Amino acid sequence: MIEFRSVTKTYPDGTVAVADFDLVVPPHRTTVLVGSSGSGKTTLLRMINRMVEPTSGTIEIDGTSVLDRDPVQLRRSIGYVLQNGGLLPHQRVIDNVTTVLRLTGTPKRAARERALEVLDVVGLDRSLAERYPSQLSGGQQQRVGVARALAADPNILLMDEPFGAVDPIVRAELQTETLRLQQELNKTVVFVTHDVDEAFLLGDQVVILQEGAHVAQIGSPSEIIENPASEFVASFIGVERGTRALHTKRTDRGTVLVDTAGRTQGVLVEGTA
Ligand SMILES: Nc1ncnc2c1ncn2[C@@H]1O[C@H](COP(=O)(O)OP(=O)(O)OP(=O)(O)O)[C@@H](O)[C@H]1O
Repeated sequence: MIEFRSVTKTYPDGTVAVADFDLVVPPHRTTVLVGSSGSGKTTLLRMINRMVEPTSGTIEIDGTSVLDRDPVQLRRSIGYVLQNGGLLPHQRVIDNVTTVLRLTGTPKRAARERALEVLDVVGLDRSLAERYPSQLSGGQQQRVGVARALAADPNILLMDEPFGAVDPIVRAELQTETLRLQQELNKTVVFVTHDVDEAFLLGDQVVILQEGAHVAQIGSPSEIIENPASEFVASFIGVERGTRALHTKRTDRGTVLVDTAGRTQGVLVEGTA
């Protein structure tokens, strides 16, 4: 479990990126932080592995403050996936994936074996191991980024807009893959996105943020869609418009549900869900 208590981050220029933030991140679940640009999502994520230090407040992992942990060791024990994969361009895929393992003293042969295993886990062919990142598609690079984060088998995986730079079709593929991986691996995942559809697809718990990391609402996707806490949330998640605003339409065969663009999204089946 990760717990934020009264966490504030003021950058040296006076920007208050996070103001008095509290959150419990349950273990073995995916928590998604979603909000518009500048709402403090990346700052929150980076305070978990101490790439950013809080100005005040505490962040605990399983009851121990991250400030009491050695920052380098802490960072190596937590998987971190960035937009664009964050791969080292002059290193082959295999070397990118074994980075943390080598830093923590895993013998070369064992590290290589583990890296190949983890390529299997993220659905990449082992033959790609010898390539350089530039010889891979954007989606493949992203998978390598996930493989690298998983190589040392961390309990916690931080993902910062990991699919922001890929086209919508690959993005959908990677989202499905993330759901599959999560079922298989059961990590505690903290995922940052500005895409509310992605948040609802991947999140067990979704945290909607406004400026200063002010929590507009926190809940499961169903709870938020069924009962938005404010006008801001309703408008942010698009319940009045877009694909979540569904209207009924009678057809010869029954009632269907249509979005505001006139596209049929499904068939109405009577009875409780
Ligand atoms: N190193 C820094 N120095 C000063 N201000 C910063 C720094 N890093 C971030 N900020 C500011 O802190 C606020 C929150 O930034 P942060 O990157 O955490 O937001 P975000 O929600 O992740 O945004 P985005 O979706 O655009 O990545 C913004 O106003 C940003 O300009």
